[in-house]
Parts: sequence; C-alpha cells; structure tokens
Amino acid sequence: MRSGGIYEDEIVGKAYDWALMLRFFRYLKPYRLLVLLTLAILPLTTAAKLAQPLLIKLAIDNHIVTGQMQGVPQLAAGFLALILAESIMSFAEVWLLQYIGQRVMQDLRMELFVHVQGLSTSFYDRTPTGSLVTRLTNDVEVLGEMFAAGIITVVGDLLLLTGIVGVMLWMNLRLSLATFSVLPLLFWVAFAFRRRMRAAFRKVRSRLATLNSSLNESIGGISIIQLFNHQRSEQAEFRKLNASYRDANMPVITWDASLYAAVEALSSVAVGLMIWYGGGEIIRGALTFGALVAFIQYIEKFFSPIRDLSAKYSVMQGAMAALERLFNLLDTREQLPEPSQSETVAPSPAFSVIDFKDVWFAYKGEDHVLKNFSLRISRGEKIALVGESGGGKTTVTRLLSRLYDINSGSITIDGTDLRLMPVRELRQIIAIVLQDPYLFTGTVEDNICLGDDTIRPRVAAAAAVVGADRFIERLPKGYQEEVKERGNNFSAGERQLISFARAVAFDPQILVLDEATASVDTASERLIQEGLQRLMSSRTTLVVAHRLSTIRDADRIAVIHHGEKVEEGSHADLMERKGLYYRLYQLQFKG
Ligand SMILES: Nc1ncnc2c1ncn2[C@@H]1O[C@H](COP(=O)(O)OP(=O)(O)OP(=O)(O)O)[C@@H](O)[C@H]1O
Repeated sequence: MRSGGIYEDEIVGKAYDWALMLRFFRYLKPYRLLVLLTLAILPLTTAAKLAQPLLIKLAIDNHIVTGQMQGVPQLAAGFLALILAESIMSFAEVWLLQYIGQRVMQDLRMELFVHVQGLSTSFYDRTPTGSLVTRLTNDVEVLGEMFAAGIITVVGDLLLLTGIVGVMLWMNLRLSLATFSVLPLLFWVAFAFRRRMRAAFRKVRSRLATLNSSLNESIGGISIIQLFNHQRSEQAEFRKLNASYRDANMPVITWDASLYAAVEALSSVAVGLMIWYGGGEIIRGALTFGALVAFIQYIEKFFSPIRDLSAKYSVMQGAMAALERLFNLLDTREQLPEPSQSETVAPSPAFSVIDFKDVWFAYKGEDHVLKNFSLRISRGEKIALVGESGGGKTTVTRLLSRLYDINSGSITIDGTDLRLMPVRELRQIIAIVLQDPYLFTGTVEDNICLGDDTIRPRVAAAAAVVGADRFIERLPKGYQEEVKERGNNFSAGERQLISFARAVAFDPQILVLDEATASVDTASERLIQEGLQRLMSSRTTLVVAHRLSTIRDADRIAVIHHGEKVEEGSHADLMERKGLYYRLYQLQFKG
C-alpha cells in the first residue's frame, strides 16, 4: 500500500518519551539482576577513566618536574592497571547490555508473533503484510541498537561528564570556571542542533518508510511487473523515492558535520582558554604543570561524548518511533470475540443442521455484501453456491468458518450461534479448500499434515483418497519432496490435489470448497474432479462452484446475485425455472 493508515510507518519526533520508555522497561524486568549489575559497573568504569589524568598529574608534579624518579614505575603500573580495569569493565558493560538487548528482542518478537497470529482476518485485510514483517524484524532490531548505543551509554556519559566537572572544580575552582565559560555556548549549540535534527530525522524516517513500502509492493508483484513490461515506470517511481530519501538525508549530514565542527572548535577554545589562563596561574604559582595537563585530558574526555551526540540522538529517535509502532500493534485488539466461559457451547461433530438466517454482512461500513441471506444445510448434504463474480459466494464460506462476524441475522449449528462456539473448536470441524491453495516451504508431507504429528501417519492414506498419491509417488523424493516458497515448483493442479489431501487428512465434518477458477489442463482437471468427488463423499459440503458441470449432482444449488439469494433448488428444478441459473448454464455450455 502506498497510502497512509495506522500501520504505515508513521513518525514520532521525540528522542525520549517517558511513557514509551516506562512501558519498555517492563521488558527488562526478567533481567533486572543483569541490568543492576551493568548499572553497578558504570561508576567503576567512570572512576577508572577519571583516575587516569590524576596519575599523570602526580607523575608530572611529583616526579618529572622534580627529577625524582623513584615511585614512577609504581605510578606507571597503577596507570596500566587502570587502563586494564577500564577495558575489562567496558567489555563487561557492552557484553551485558547486548546480551540483555538480545533477550528482550527475542521476548518482544515472540510476544508480537503470538499477538498477530490471534488477530482477525479483517485486520489483515487492512494491513499490508510488509509492514507487519517490518514490525517484527526491523523495528525490533532498532531497539537492539538502542541497547548498543543508547540508553545506558547515555547514563554512563552523564556520569562521566558530572564526574569530570566535579574533579575539575575540586582540582582548581578558578581554572574550571574559566574553562567552563564555553559551556553556555556549547549548550546553546546542542539545543539548536537538537531542534533541527528532530525535524530532519523525522523527514528521513518518513521517506524511508515510503521507500520501503514501495519496494515491498514492487518485489511482491514482480511477476506482474515483468509480464506487463512495467519495469521502467517502476524504476522511475523508485528513482523518485530514492532521490527524495537521499535529499532528506542531506540536512542530517549537514547538521551532523556542523555539530561535529562546532564541538571540535569549542573544545579547542576551551583548551586554549585553559592554557592561557592556566599558564598565568602556573606563573603565579596557583597551579601545577601536572594539573594543567590533567585538565587538558579531562576536557578531551568531556567533549568526546558530546561529539557522538548526533549518532545517539538518531538511534534514540529511531527507537522511540519503533517502540511507538510496536506498542500500537500490541494494543490492537482485533481478535474475534470469544464467548465467555459460562455461555460457551462446543460445536457437536454430530450436528444435524447448519442454518444461515437473514444474514446481513459488510466488510466495511454499510456496504453490504450479503443481504438478508438465508440457507439451511442438513448433515451430509452437498450444497453449491453459484452466481456471478463478486456476488458474495466466497463471503458465505468465510462467515461459516467465522473469519468475520456477521452484522445481523444469525448463523447457527443445531440452533447454537457460531459466536458461542470457541473459534478453535469450530474450525476443527470445518476444513476449507481455497481457490488458490497456499503451500508452505517444507516437504509435501508437512504441507498435508501442516506439521501436526498426530496426522502425519494418515498423510499417504489421505493423498490416496483424493488421488494425489499418483503424482506424489512419482516425485523423486515422494512425500519428502521439498516445496519451494508458495509451492512454485508445483503446478496449479498439483497444488490443488495437495490441498485436497490436507482437507481429508484433517477429516472434517464440514467441508468448504472454493473451486479453483484457474484453468488446468484436461488431464489435471479430470484428476481434480475425481479427487473432489472422493473428498466430498459422505461429508457435509458447501462448494463455491465456478464450473457448473461439477455440481449437477449437488443436493441443492443456491444462486447468489449481488449478495442476495435469488434462486434455490436442484439442478433440474433450476433448469426448469429458466431463471438466472438457467442463463448462467446456457452461457457456460452453449458459448
Ligand atoms: N476482504 C474484503 N474486504 C472488502 N471487500 C471484500 C473483501 N472480500 C471480498 N470483498 C467484496 O465483497 C464482494 C463479494 O466478494 P466474494 O469474494 O464473496 O464474491 P464471490 O461471489 O465469491 O466472487 P468470485 O466468484 O469472483 O470468487 C465483492 O464485491 C468483493 O469486492
């Protein structure tokens, strides 16, 4: 989809949003000991960093300036020990953070996966698959970056900055104040930058989202694009979006470079001020040479996290946007309502009648696709739905398996409303064979039993019932033959037969068939017809028929026109009536 919608990658501008962060912290709860450990290491690392210039000061003031070399090796050893301690602690910090990050990401992905699996079909009608995939992969990954470069490092940076200010003030109040005279300017630069960066990043992310969704569509529809020689216009569109994404990045680069240059210049000014003022202090005997060197080192350490600010800002802003989208998805409550415990009625496999009564249904708003639709199906009957394309036949089958809930009227099994039956149990007694059967990657066997080991032993028998065994056994690896993505390495007819076998293996009481409209060759067609007949025998069947030849022996045929049932009866009755069915039949057979 190239248009908007709540699941489009909309953008939040903030780099820090407390509500989102507080909610996110809940995911850290299972790892709180590790988080505490990481937080405990932070002051130690900071202390190791802060102590190093002090040792240098001691080495210069007490030894180098005085020529007193005794004790220098001890200082050098101490210095080395500090460096070693700093690197070990930094390693532990980074490792722990990333470890926690990976665990949190894993938990979040699982929660999202379970959540989206429970969402209703109408949610999927509105939501582009690509955007859901992005949620579960990229967005979660962005949170990982936040662990690597964001939250806790910022805490560490703040600790270090405060520590440096503290130590400098303690060492020499006046020199510190002179040096810090550049700070207001630095804060002003950082603030001005933050405001402009926010707007620039927002643009980058929204353009990237557009680029992604366009890419998603182009790749998803690649065969159509190639078949209709539409590559050029797709390329033109992509060129436009690609360029606009690049353009959006340019201000970010400019701001980033400016910030870097400004911070660099201010840090040089600070060092200059320090040498100028500090030099005077040394001459007046108010400052030692070692202290000045230590000051210079502190200033370098002070400015370096500020220089990385833009990178961190970008990561944090990305993470906030990702969190907002992830929580939005998790807050989507679009599951089909399940009955409360007290009113639940399990559907009986030994039911005797399914009743659609005055059913009205619209996918959207008041745009009714079924109007006042009624149909009674007795156990063991074979009912066919026929009619022009778009009339609402498939919709009837979707309502029976409760992919959607009706607007008014009722659908009952032995008098019990479908809405009072747990969806899971209802779907256990119904199997649907879709027009365009979906095959998953895996083996043919996996596709028939859908990975259910209790059904696996019945796979070959089920394939034999519908006559799929003949072609499967001819495959080099038989039932273990690999199915490529979406079953592209099988013909349309073979895919149909596999999906029939799937339906038989699950042995449903009610079978819903959406007959394939895709034409297959005559041999496959015959195979499919035979398969179908065997699949339907001794089951209650609702079949959406496109080829009227296949349903001549149906117990009853319901003709649907613009969402209304206009005729109902056996083939012979309807032919005699010379109504819509008769005309459709004439059209198909007399050309
Ligand atoms: N998921 C959906 N969201 C919105 N409208 C839909 C959806 N599915 C179908 N429709 C609309 O509902 C109407 C009936 O569609 P349905 O698929 O039930 O027709 P059909 O009789 O089975 O058609 P066909 O013979 O072409 O399969 C159509 O106008 C269609 O555009």
